[in-house]
Amino acid sequence: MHFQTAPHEEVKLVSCVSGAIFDVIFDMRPGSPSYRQSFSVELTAANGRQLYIPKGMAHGFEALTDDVTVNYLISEFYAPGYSSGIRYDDPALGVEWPMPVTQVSDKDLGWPPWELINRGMCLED
Ligand SMILES: Cc1cn([C@H]2C[C@H](O)[C@@H](COP(=O)(O)OP(=O)(O)O[C@H]3O[C@@H](C)C(=O)[C@@H](O)[C@H]3O)O2)c(=O)[nH]c1=O
Repeated sequence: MHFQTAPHEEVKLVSCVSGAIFDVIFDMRPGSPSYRQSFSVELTAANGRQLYIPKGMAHGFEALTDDVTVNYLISEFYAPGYSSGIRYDDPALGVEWPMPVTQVSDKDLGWPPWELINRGMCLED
């Protein structure tokens, strides 16, 4: 589950132009009514749905078919030093991935737990 930290947070508009994905966002915005909640939606080439992702969300997806192509519009330039993430199976996310997770990159297995990230981002919590 990826995000860029301040001052390089990104708005994203995501669609799946071939195949199908289970797309997930997690709200990391203190004060938001959906703070610490996840939302998921199936994006497929056939349903043509797009997900608008505001700043302050972590985002990730699971491919549900072979030969998936995901399209992003992103509001900011890539800022490698400000890339961060949360492990897909972090209990704080509460995400039930619909298919067995068979491949995750080493980078994505190495993200810290949400609670540690949260303490750094939100000192008053
Ligand atoms: C995201 C990105 C990566 N890169 C480079 C860095 C690295 O060498 C290679 C792969 O990067 P990543 O491992 O971050 O790629 P990836 O895992 O596909 O990252 C993406 O994941 C999904 C869930 C998102 O929400 C996206 O915003 C983005 O974070 O591409 C760019 O040059 N520009 C970019 O905008």
